[in-house]
Amino acid sequence: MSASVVPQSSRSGLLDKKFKSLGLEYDFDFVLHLPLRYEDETAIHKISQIYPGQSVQLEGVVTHSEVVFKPRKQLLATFKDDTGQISLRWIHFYPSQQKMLEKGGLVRIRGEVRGSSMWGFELIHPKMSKAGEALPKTLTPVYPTTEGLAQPSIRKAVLEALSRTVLADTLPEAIQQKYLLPNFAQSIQALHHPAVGTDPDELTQKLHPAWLRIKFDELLAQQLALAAARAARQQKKSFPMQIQPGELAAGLLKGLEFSLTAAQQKVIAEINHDLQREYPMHRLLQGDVGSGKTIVAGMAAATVLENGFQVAIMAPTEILAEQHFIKMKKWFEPLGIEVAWLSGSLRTKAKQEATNAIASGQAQLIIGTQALIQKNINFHRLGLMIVDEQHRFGVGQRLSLSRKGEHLLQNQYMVPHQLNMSATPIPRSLAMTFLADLEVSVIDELPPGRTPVVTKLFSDNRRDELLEHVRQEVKNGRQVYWVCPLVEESEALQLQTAVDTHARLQEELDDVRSGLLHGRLNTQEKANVMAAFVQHELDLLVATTVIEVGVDVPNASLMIIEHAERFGLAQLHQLRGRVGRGQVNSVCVLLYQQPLSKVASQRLKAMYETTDGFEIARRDLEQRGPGEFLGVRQSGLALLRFADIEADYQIVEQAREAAKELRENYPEAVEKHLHRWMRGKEDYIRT
Ligand SMILES: Nc1ncnc2c1ncn2[C@@H]1O[C@H](COP(=O)(O)OP(=O)(O)OP(=O)(O)O)[C@@H](O)[C@H]1O
Repeated sequence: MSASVVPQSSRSGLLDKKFKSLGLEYDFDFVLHLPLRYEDETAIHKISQIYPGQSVQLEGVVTHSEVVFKPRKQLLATFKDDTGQISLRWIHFYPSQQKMLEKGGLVRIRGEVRGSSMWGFELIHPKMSKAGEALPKTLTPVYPTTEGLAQPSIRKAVLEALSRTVLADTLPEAIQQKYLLPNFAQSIQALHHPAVGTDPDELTQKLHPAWLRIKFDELLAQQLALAAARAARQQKKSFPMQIQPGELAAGLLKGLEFSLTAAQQKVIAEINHDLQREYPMHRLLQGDVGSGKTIVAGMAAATVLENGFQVAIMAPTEILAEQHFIKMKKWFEPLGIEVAWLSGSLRTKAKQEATNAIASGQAQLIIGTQALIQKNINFHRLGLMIVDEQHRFGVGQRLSLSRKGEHLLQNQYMVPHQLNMSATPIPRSLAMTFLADLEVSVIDELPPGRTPVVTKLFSDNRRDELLEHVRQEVKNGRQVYWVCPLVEESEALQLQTAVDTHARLQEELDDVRSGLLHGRLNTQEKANVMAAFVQHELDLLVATTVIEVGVDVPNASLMIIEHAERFGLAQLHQLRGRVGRGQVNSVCVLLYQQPLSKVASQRLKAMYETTDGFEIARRDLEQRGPGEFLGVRQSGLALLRFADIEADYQIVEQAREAAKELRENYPEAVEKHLHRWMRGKEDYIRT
């Protein structure tokens, strides 16, 4: 074992616990625990030159000190050097401090200057030591910490770790030179203990060349780990599919009332290309709301079905899964394919029947919720798994998904192909970093004839005006969604709000046929309401966010979102995407309540300004950061600590290029680098 993987045992248990809560366990964790900012204790300032807000270190004589009791108990002192005088004040103090402040005492003090030159400067709760001690030669680091863990303890632990760790460079000279990278050990030292004269702003804003090296190394490790995951996947075996003769796909196309867009054809070709290979496809299909991903999934399914394999489609909610089921059934049953449904809420008998049909191979195309990946479900011959909105599934589910359908064929484990679909467009910076192990297809064109949804912002005192709009729309034979406010604190309250909203709207719009859809209805009730809306037996659908994804009713032309300020950007975009799916002009009204927080008003502004999912995703990423965005927080996928994928875009590009070079020419360097940066985290990389 190298020194960097030996846990430290010399510290007290309590201290170790505190360190652990900061993620600090091994020496190398401490080495990479980099300062937030620095204090300059290398020089002594002169009182005549200080200014408010400055962190200063002064040396001089105490001229007066006393404890006063009004307006409250405090210790006051005056202190001077050979250029001026300043006041000192403590509200909490110890006898030892009082003692140091005896008149005539020579002291060194450090703190932030308050007050003004007119009324006199003051230091509140300054730190104090004896005058004349040697000054440090480097800036003093201030580390991220946690309650009860003082800076000196962290500084000491970091210093000890640094002294025990050999910071050998993982990167070959040639790579360091090509990308003009400073040496790793020097960069680490420069960040922990920057030399006098280093610009502290350059350090804290992470612009110093030493930061460049750390960020580069971090991004490189991410690229290498994802490339390794991709390579490992390519070692696995899957079933190569024949694309020809493609009769099923042709039959499917023939039955459609539209023809495919060029973008849809392009991604179908990309998928077909993958399906023909002997290793499993792992492709992410992304397209903005309403871009027509479902038929692309259908075409992929057709190919695999024609090859005699089963296809499963899994969605995170029953409503979404059911929508897929209805569509797939309509498309595939006339072509002689057995389409089956599986969800947790099926009655025991129906579930058993579905389970048997899946195991025997009688069910060919199976659509369902996470029930599909439960232990007792055994596929006969699963060739393709299509996962909708994959980021909504938890880690455990994703893991069992990747194991599902693996089976032995000629002494070798075969892994089904996988197609993930996402209606959240993924900004390029994210695709290049966190998702670099996936192949990505983008439907970058909407079906023809769509007019962009017009978004209107209404303060909620204009509700009456809005009701008139609803009546008008319904009179014109159109349908309307009314999304109830999100109540995050309590599901019960959320439910109540939905029921109340519906009751109130029923009263206000008594000539409008309305229905209510929320998560607490049982499957059958949900399906009934949804079917009634699809068949235009209802004009108005009052709903919670259960309709967020997948609901496709092209005749709906007005969407109202109450308390829009409570929703996230991606969520608003998805909800808005439920209208504007046909030829009719559509409107989305965002009802909001004053006062708006800054973030909320930014979100509403973004919604007003653009309907482009990529632009919205970019702004969402800016607001929420990659962890929230990808839903990877729960998965533990090592998030970047130092690099910012948007701001450090150039470093990302370089790290990608360097990763390729390293993998081709310097395999030992790859190993060393991954060991240093990803120790123990490799498992988090998706399989
Ligand atoms: N090429 C096309 N031409 C015309 N209409 C199309 C085309 N492709 C799909 N559609 C229609 O567009 C609507 C949206 O398609 P689909 O439901 O597949 O979107 P989606 O990408 O899954 O969107 P979301 O993620 O918002 O649910 C559907 O009514 C579908 O029938």
